[in-house]
Amino acid sequence: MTALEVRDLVKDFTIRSGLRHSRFRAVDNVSFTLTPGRTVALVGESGSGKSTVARMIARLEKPTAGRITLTGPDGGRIADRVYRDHVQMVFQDPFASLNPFHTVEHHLARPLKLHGRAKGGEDTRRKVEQLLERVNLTPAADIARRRPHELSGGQRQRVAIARALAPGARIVIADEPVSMLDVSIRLGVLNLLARLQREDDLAVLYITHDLATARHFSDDILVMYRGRVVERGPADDVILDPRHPYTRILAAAAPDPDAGGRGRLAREPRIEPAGNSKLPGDDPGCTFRDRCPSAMDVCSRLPEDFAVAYDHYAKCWLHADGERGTNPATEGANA
Ligand SMILES: Nc1ncnc2c1ncn2[C@@H]1O[C@H](COP(=O)(O)OP(=O)(O)OP(=O)(O)O)[C@@H](O)[C@H]1O
Repeated sequence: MTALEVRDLVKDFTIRSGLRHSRFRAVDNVSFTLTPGRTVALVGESGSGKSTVARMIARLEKPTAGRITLTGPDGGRIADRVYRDHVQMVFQDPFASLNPFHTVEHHLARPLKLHGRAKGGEDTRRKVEQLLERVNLTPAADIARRRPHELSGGQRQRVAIARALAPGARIVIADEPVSMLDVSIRLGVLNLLARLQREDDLAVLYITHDLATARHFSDDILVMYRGRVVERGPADDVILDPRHPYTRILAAAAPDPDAGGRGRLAREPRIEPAGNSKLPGDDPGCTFRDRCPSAMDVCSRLPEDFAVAYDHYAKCWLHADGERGTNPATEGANA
């Protein structure tokens, strides 16, 4: 099976303010594994580092430290030159991710040819139409001739999803794939992603602010705060029985979708790097302690991932009495 392992990933950015330079740690020792047929959701407020993780996996940013390893069905490492055949990204903004000058056909034919999945004009045209049909864009021949501005936002995002599938990707990184779409069509696009995942046995990383869809569409949830994963576990457990004080605040702030709310995380103000008196990478303790209602003296030291239930971990001293240190993500097995 094709799997992607992220291990101890770190990303530092340099911030320039006049003549002063400082370093800011946006991602701090993040580890998880993506496996076929499973969705891992990465949730957290704005600025917690989710997109930076996605961009490193998509090779749009270089990690400062840590490693991202793609392994094939035989368990062997997949070579760098074919990495993009296997790992594709769906971006938040379908308007920006498609070139307004090119037709839909061009957007899909290019990756098909580039990755050797179509040969000759007729074969390419047929495969473009097949891809469009898979994402419910019909009549495919008509859609293929259009340019992005002739499509709705939802249709554009479906083209972006088809483009991610064109190289035969096994791993899909979906960074807030529906947050810019009209609320009425979001569920349709997420259901489409879920169907394609089942049909192709894809491994999906779903990045979102939306706890309700994270729970519904994911098997596991990782909660990020200031660059660190502070809680991880099966989706239902993390949402229904959050154990890290930060996750508890998030879950309490998210309206209950069953009560008619939208189940969306409060978008808190972005944490500006220059404003941090202690940067996550420099902070030897828990970075949530200045906001934590349960902060204790021991929080000035960094907690490890304490087991709070089966396969469920919280990076919080409140759970130090629990079973220790068998976090599969940090022990090398599946997250
Ligand atoms: N190229 C960059 N240079 C400097 N700082 C950056 C850069 N890219 C991201 N950051 C900072 O890194 C932190 C993490 O950003 P990131 O976009 O990964 O967060 P996020 O959780 O995805 O937020 P959002 O949900 O708003 O997209 C933020 O403080 C951001 O300002």
